[in-house]
Amino acid sequence: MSSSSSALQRQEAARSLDDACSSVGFFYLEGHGVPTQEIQQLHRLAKRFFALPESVKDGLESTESRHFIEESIAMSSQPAQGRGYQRLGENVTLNQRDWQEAIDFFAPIHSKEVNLNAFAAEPARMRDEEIEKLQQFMDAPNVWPNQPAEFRASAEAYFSKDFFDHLTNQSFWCVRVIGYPALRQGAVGLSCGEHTDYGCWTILAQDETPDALEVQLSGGSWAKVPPRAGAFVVNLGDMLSVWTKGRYKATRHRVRQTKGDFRTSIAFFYEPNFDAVIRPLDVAPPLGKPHPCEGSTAPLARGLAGGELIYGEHLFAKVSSNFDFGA
Ligand SMILES: O=C(O)CCC(=O)C(=O)O
Ligand SMILES: [Fe+2]
Repeated sequence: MSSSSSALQRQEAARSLDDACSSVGFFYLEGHGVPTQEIQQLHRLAKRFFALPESVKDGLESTESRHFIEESIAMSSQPAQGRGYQRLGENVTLNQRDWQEAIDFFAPIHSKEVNLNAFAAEPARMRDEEIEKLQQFMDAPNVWPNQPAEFRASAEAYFSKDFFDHLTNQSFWCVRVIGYPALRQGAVGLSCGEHTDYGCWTILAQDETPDALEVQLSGGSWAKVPPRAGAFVVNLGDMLSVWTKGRYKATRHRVRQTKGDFRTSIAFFYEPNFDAVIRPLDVAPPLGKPHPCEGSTAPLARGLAGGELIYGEHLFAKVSSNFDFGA
């Protein structure tokens, strides 16, 4: 597709996109205009960052964040902020530690800019203390590595203004730069446990490590999503599934890194606004049968059952479960 594509070509492209979204919920995106060298440069810098000593990487966490993580592990409490460096094994999916480390950046939107009152609206959704935690989660600043020195400039050029901003309005996007050492033999848990993504869609840059990312097919079996040079992998999130009454699939996926030395991936999670009220679109045809995905959070279950939710509630519930051993 280009600006000179014919109406027929556009229709064809729209049809195949619709097909991908309603069958697997995953597709490759090529010809996107992001220079391959910039993607590769960020993978290189991420590998250099993750190779730094633990003590240097830990410097990227605020004390508050470390305290919070310790507290959540001990008490399964809620995240006060989800930004900054996350150590190997600290992320949890389905009660298992994920064998990955990461740095998370969220959209720099202040809680004053969103309608927090909506979170307390009738029927009562959240208590004042919960809303206060939500506010802290939103307002915490991003933290950037000092080493490698070019990291911040390179990452900002990659994921902010130049490439995606015009698509996002007040999107509460998140970028997660992830490092995966190979899984040890007999390890319990995966590199990233089975999950669906949270929001609209995810634009993922894999490095060249083979056979790591897997997507679940409708029969329950798992298919590899091989890296393709210069292409992004796009997969849909829970909110797109709610909007379309399940016609578009937020597909379960997972990572098992067994073939490479150290894999990096860079995920851009394009999400609705923090205070966006999400409800099935009137134009979406009725599904006529139970929704295929399980609602992994109470707000999501409400949306999938045809009700409404606020994106921030769902995000917060899912992020909380990423520190939860179900204790
Ligand atoms: O690293 C990958 O290939 C995927 C990671 C992922 O699914 C996630 O962080 O949500
Ligand atoms: Fe994911």
